[in-house]
Amino acid sequence: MIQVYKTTEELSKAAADLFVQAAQEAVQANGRFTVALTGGSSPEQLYRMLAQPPYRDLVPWQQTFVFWGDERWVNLEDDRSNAKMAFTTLLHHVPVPQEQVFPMWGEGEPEEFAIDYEKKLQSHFANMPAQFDLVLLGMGDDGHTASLFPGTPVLKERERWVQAYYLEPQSMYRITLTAPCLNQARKIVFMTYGEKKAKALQEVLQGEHNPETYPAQLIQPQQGETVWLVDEAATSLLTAQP
Ligand SMILES: O=C1O[C@H](COP(=O)(O)O)[C@@H](O)[C@H](O)[C@H]1O
Repeated sequence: MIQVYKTTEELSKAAADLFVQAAQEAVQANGRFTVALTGGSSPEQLYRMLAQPPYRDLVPWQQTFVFWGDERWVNLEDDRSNAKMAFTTLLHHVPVPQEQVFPMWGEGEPEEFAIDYEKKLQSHFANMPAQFDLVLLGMGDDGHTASLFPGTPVLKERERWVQAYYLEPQSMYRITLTAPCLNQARKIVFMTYGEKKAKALQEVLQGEHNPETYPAQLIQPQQGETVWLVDEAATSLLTAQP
């Protein structure tokens, strides 16, 4: 499903509505809400909205469990940290219990951390389907999503839920949920806007199936639903306008 908005404010409001709806439905059905946050700049306005009324008061924060879809392996004070952005814009301003928030950062080597993060997820989902209620994702100009970058071996991962690897062009480690893990989600919401995303959006949605080059094509939830929240500029190269 593709929903097109004129402004990023309208797009972020739509994302906030979906966030509230997913949270309330999950808590009603299972007594808790498990979400994977996205990084980058696209969700910043959404996070600021969720931190304020009316949205802040509509989310059942006490029953919310926060994970991340991906992270740059930098400490939590570093401006490149996806978690830092989410804490400063959202998580420091809402009553989510600290022990229910799982940033992708810790002691030791990134590969070991990825194994531990996977164990945390396994224990969180023990005795129930390993399904996020909501996964928020962005998409880079190059078609990457989470830290699934074009041409990287992690794109071929079929077993592991979490992987760490060194991303040579950025000279840093990345940690990411893998496609098989993301694709278990009940709902996946992409937030993608701006002209710079137009080419990748066209390739991902209407191009040939080539996830090695456009990794966002790997996102195909097995049972869940994918919603693309986009603006008009991002849709400018789509041949059939949604
Ligand atoms: O590096 C990353 O980039 C993507 C896209 O970011 P955006 O600034 O274009 O929104 C993001 O989804 C991912 O979480 C992040 O690590």
